[in-house]
Amino acid sequence: MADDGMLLNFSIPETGILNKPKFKGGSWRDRLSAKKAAGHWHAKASGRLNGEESVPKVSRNANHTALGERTKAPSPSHDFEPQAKRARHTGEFKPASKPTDDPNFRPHTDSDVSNRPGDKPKGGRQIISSLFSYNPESTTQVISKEEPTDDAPVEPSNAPLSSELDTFTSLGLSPSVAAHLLNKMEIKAPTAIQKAAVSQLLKEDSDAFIQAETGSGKTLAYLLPIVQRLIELSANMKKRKVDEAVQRNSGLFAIVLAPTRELSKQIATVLEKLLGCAHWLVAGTVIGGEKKKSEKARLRKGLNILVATPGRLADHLEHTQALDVSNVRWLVLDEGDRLMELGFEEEIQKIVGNLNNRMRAKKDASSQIPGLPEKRTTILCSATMKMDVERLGQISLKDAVHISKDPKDKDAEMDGEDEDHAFQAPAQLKQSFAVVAPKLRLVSLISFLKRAFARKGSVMKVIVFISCADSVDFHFDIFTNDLVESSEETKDEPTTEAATQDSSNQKKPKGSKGAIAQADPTKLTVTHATSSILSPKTHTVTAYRLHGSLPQSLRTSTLAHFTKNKEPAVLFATDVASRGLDLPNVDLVVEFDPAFAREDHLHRIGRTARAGRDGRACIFLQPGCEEGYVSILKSDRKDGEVGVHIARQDAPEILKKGLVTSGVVGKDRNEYMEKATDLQLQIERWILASPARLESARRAYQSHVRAYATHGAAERVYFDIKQLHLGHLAKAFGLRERPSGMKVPGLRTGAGRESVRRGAGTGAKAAGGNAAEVREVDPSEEAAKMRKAVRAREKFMRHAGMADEFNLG
Ligand SMILES: Nc1ncnc2c1ncn2[C@@H]1O[C@H](COP(=O)(O)OP(=O)(O)OP(=O)(O)O)[C@@H](O)[C@H]1O
Repeated sequence: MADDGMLLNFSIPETGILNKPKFKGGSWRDRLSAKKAAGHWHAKASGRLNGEESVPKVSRNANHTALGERTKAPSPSHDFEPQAKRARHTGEFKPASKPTDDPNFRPHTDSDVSNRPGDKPKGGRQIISSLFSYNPESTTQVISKEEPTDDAPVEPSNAPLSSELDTFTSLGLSPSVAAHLLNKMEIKAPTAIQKAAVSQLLKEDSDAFIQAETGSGKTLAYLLPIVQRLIELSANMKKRKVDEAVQRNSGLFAIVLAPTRELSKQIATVLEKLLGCAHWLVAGTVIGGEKKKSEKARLRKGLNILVATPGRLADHLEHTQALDVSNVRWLVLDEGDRLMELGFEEEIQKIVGNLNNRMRAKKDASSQIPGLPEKRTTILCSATMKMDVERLGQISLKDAVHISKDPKDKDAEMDGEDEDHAFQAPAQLKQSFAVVAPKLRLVSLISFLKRAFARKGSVMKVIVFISCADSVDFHFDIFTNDLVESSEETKDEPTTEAATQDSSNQKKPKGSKGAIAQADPTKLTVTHATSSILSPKTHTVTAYRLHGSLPQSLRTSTLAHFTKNKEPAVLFATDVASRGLDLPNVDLVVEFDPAFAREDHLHRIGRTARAGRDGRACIFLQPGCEEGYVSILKSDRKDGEVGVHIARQDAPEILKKGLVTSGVVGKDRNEYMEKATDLQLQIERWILASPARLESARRAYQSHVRAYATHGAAERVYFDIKQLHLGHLAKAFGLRERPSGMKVPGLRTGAGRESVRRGAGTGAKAAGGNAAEVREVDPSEEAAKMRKAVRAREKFMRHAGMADEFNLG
């Protein structure tokens, strides 16, 4: 891990810890040796402050240094020993040639801040480094202003078709359904995937694999033909006078399986709206999160279409006698790749086997409903045609037709060409990337969002994707608390350690109202609050949080609130919000932490630019190897690298635009630096003022590092944990501690560390400690690496409560 620059970066208060400490207790010998040691380090550190350079033995890794230090008997001077060490300048991490990009800038030192009440050293080990010194340099060229921008209008790729010939009736839907779509759902014309899927599924009873980009209307693409066929079945029954029409107790004809409860609910809502044109058809859900008894009662009453999560359906098939699936003729597996990723293979196998058996038994009993198709049609929807989706296809599909909006995509896919890259971002989606050094991440995010919400109406809804639940909570708290008020309120607390955990007496932030309460890291029940930091004078911005550790009911109500909110709002979320969710008016997606894999990234940015609407997405990348990820962003577009312009922003530009009121840099070229530094110090003080906040920041930081280590094998070249600057990154969580003191995940100590080292046979490298250490012992074989990454990710997801976000009822 590149820790080198961090060691140069520590600034030392002129008062306080450099004053010779008094020694009490122990024998006189102990006191004498402690005093000598302190004197030695005091002289060393003071020398450095006076311009003397001391270059002791270099450690490549701060954690390594720290591990070594920990084995020594603690001395009073121990706290600032690492400051005397110098960084080695390696090719991987280059400290900036100047401490700042502005020659006139005087970075804030401790003397600037040590007189502030919240800055009292609490618990000893504090590092207050300047935001703008020793940041790594960008490795890619900054695109000059003259280069073409992507402002030219682009034809949306997922919009409804505009030709007068492309109508729902021309696809075979009845006029009443088409009229209902137009009048009640404001849907005038089909999208390209709806055109392809509806005509195919109405024409033939063959299985189908539907693949299309995000926001292209896949839900209606499979629901419309099913509902149309059931309307026809009903008409047929009426004609034959078998029954009045199809009723809720006529039988269960279709099942839609989705990987998450949120998605299932969303599909059920669309279905409910659609069934307004065939009110005698009844749909329902079994997705867990409520008592099985009520689900059973619903099944007993009878449903014609069921939306379910695989775990819960498999359970009911085993234990609920009232659930008769012998008439099921349509089975939809939505988000097939996600169903497999979440390990539903076994459940799906059970469900398919059960449906086959019951259908066969019913055929033998010759009690068929007239007009009901002979065979069952299974429809698999997936963004990608990866190995695991192929496996799902083997389990569930027979002679499937591949439906995609563009026949060329289909051919490429069938030929096995570049199968992952067949999944692309909507053409009209404007993408950009922000190159931001780790220390500047938090202030840059605040600044970026402030700018986005500055003008009322310019941006209504934003989703910020963050890698893990702890980090979502941390950022939600930062954005929903009045940092100045809260930190000053608690300034008289004796020390961080001595303060109590109770933060319930915190004041409400300015502008918070009604049910919107102030966020409190200890209270997960609060999932939305006014963001005073983002709210300009003219309007209020509400911040939301969403992740898998929140109770289901809270997740549902949070999403509903965010959806209904007509005012500007920002949602901080894990990938729980990345798949399939159709949240209206999201005009900006920020990937603050890059996704674990390209597909996840495409699903995330696909929350905007839906159904032909405009949308913007910005990803935060750190200078260095992460910048290589831009090539992946370019592959999001059909035309690939050629001619694709992905706009770039750099931290100074973001900070100027967001923090300097006018957005224009006038006489004072350093204004943005000072504002950013003040903001950072405010955050640090606010965190230090409460043990609960400090704990939350540490947890967020540690989970973030853990999550970072689980990037997919294909992308580890960009997101290499060994290159991650742990010390600088800690600053983005408002922490003033050394990473080694925080027990960074993967940092093994004692026997554990030794055994890993021996096993690795990599000696000194493995001794570098931290998460990278685990990686040193990876077998070189790529497949083994991938399995390991998958396991690590699963473990992480369990740890972060993310597995829980997927129904599994
Ligand atoms: N023909 C249409 N005309 C206009 N809007 C439509 C049309 N079909 C669907 N929509 C709207 O487009 C949005 C996206 O639809 P849907 O959620 O089905 O997309 P999707 O392809 O499943 O996306 P994802 O891959 O992200 O799950 C919804 O708000 C839906 O109401």
